[in-house]
Amino acid sequence: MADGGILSMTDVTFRWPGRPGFALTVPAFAMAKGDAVMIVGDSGSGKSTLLSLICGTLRAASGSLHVAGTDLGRLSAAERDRFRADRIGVIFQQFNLLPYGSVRDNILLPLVFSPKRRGRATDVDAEVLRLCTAMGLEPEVIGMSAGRLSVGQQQRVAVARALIGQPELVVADEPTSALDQRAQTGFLDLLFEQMQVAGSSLLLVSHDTRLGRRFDRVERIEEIALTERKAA
Ligand SMILES: Nc1ncnc2c1ncn2[C@@H]1O[C@H](COP(=O)(O)OP(=O)(O)OP(=O)(O)O)[C@@H](O)[C@H]1O
Repeated sequence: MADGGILSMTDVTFRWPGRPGFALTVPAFAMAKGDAVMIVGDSGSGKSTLLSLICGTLRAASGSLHVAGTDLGRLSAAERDRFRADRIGVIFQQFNLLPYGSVRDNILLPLVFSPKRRGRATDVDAEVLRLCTAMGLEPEVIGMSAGRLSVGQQQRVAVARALIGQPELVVADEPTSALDQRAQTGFLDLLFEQMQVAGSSLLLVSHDTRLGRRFDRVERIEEIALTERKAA
């Protein structure tokens, strides 16, 4: 990628297989390293689809999509999985924690898939404790099953899991949707602090424009992507 940014998309197109009614085209979208960008837009407007393309869980039909200098279009599905494990921390809308796994095991999961991230966390237990403490979780929860935690606690575990091993990019899909406004503010404070510590860039999707003031940029999905939505 010419400018050394974390993300660059040019003329990217995508269509869900067997769903002729929805198509997404991104003429040009880029993020510099260290940027925190928020994407807002209505339900069904394609925000999660865009994040899945950036994470490499979906493959663009055409165009150029680079993350941290790597052209995802040149990678096989297995190579994209490895790339995501190494370079991207993902915070899912429903957190996707393993309910019977301990908080520790959930946080360490990305390191199992990525020796590169494992190598950055020299003392993994110290790093789990640091991240939990930084995210406002009591040390006692580290050995508990994730399924026994409150929604707010699970959300904090999901952030710790995304940040362990310092991925260059963190992608978050509606991570605050289950919280009330006061809890959202506290959660974002902690998330931003830890983004700084890890030196990661953040791309976060939300419905809630009120969260936008702490981001470098807030973009409406309609300004980034042309979507075609017809009843299929
Ligand atoms: N797995 C899938 N298979 C087929 N179509 C899908 C799939 N996932 C999403 N879509 C369709 O793609 C379009 C965009 O959905 P997407 O989830 O990207 O929107 P969104 O903006 O993230 O919505 P929300 O804010 O409700 O999460 C919708 O028409 C949706 O029905």
